[in-house]
Amino acid sequence: MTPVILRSLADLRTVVRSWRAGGQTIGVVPTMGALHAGHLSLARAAKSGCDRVIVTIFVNPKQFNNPGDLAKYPRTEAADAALLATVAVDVIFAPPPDEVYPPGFASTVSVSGVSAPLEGAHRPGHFDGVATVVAKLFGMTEADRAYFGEKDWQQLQVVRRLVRDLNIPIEIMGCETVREADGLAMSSRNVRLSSVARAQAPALHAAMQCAAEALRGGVPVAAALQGAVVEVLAAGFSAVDYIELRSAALLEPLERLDQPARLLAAAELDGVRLIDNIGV
Ligand SMILES: Nc1ncnc2c1ncn2[C@@H]1O[C@H](COP(=O)(O)OP(=O)(O)OP(=O)(O)O)[C@@H](O)[C@H]1O
Ligand SMILES: CC(C)(CO)[C@@H](O)C(=O)[O-]
Ligand code: BAL
Repeated sequence: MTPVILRSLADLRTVVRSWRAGGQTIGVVPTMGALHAGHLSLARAAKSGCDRVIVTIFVNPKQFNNPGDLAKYPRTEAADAALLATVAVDVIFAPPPDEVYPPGFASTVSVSGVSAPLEGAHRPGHFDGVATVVAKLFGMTEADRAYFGEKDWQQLQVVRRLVRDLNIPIEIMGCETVREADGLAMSSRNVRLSSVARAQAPALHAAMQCAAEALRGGVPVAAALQGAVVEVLAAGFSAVDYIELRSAALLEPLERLDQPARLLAAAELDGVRLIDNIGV
């Protein structure tokens, strides 16, 4: 059955309060729509962990530092609803911008530290926008658990810090990155790649795997990372924003592999910015 689509907070509250009165647990999957198998894996995890599932679809203007990127962000609500029906999601909450940010809206949630490097450095204001909307979505949905993809590893760490710091009573569940058969991390932005660029795109993940192997084999960090940058540029990417080895939770720079680590990358191909990360 197609999930019911709610657009107002008042309607959402009515449904949520009736579920809570019946003692049902609620899972939320925050998304910006243009759904793919990665999002569906989060919805499935939510279905198996909670009595009721809300998927939110909201292209949050506050997290886009680049207006062109916001304008070009794919919007496919009818197809999204059909996909979510296959997972038996209960409600899609797809509010208009005014419902989330009514006139006079004046608050910003800012998580320092873990928000600063990597995506934070390359997309100024991005994580303030994410933290603000995520805090609002948690308050609006009153969910017990929220499901986020590891594909956005830094975002997952920012959200974990946010709920700890603000005592938000919600459990954050991280779900593994879903990949295409050739290794490319699924992402809504992949549809903007030309067919030539789509064929080049898996080189990012391949270079990261090579670098991870090299690191595990004792190659010095700087050499392994530089090798990955060279491979990615040789594959046709126009720029590498970063390929870095960081501590897994705090995302501090690592000069040696002496603790749980994450290799994180962002690079531009065919005017599309791709990100990825793997454990090392
Ligand atoms: N390939 C994936 N595997 C697992 N989770 C994913 C994947 N892609 C996105 N997600 C998760 O889905 C949630 C919503 O993400 P979002 O709507 O931004 O999709 P996206 O595909 O990441 O789009 P974008 O092009 O903005 O990167 C986030 O928690 C994100 O980490
Ligand atoms: C978590 C999120 C839905 C907040 O807008 C977004 O950053 C995303 O899609 O990952
Ligand atoms: N998936 C992260 C949301 C963004 O790129 O804005």
